[in-house]
Amino acid sequence: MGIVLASSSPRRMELLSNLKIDFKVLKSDIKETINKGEDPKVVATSISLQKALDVASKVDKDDIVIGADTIVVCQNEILGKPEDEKQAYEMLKKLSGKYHTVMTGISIIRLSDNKKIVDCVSTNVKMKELDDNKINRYIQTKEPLDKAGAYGIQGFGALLVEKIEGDYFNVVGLPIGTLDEILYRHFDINII
Ligand SMILES: Cc1cn([C@H]2C[C@H](O)[C@@H](COP(=O)(O)OP(=O)(O)OP(=O)(O)O)O2)c(=O)[nH]c1=O
Repeated sequence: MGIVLASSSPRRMELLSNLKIDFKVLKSDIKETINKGEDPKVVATSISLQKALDVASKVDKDDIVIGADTIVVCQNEILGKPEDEKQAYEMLKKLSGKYHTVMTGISIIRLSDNKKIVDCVSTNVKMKELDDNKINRYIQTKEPLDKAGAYGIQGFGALLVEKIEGDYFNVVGLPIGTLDEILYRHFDINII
């Protein structure tokens, strides 16, 4: 039995590596589409499940596959990863001075008995007021482009955040506390 992380996100790999778990990485090739008006929780969980299912079709029959998807929700609008600097600017302008919710859907599939557990973790984040100068300087760091909501709390993005309520690691892309609980409760795996 091996653990497979269905992700190309360097942050997710780093968070799992910190726990000294033995795991392989295989990225999924699914196309992430977010339609207007969809329930954010359904979006995050279903994309995480699609990623896990896609990778599950390519690995050993006794592996456990973990998929995750992170989105930002601000005033009922779902923000994924910005496509360019203009979109990054618009997202950061929208987040400025407000609370938003970072949601990570997480799906775990055990192939031997086809057991699937799907969950979603939310963290509330309050952004500082960001003026155009700060937003543009932040975009020049290139940090926003591969991240939901156009910021990374683990980098320079930390300087944009006023406070957070909930799991920090969930914002970075993998709620490791919840993952540990699921692995223990549903798959009899102890990380520590
Ligand atoms: C809000 C926030 C998001 N992010 C990242 C986490 C995710 O990698 C990314 C959201 O995109 P995702 O689509 O969840 O993940 P990904 O495309 O990076 O990787 P994969 O689909 O292969 O698993 O945003 C941060 O790193 N820091 C933050 O503070």
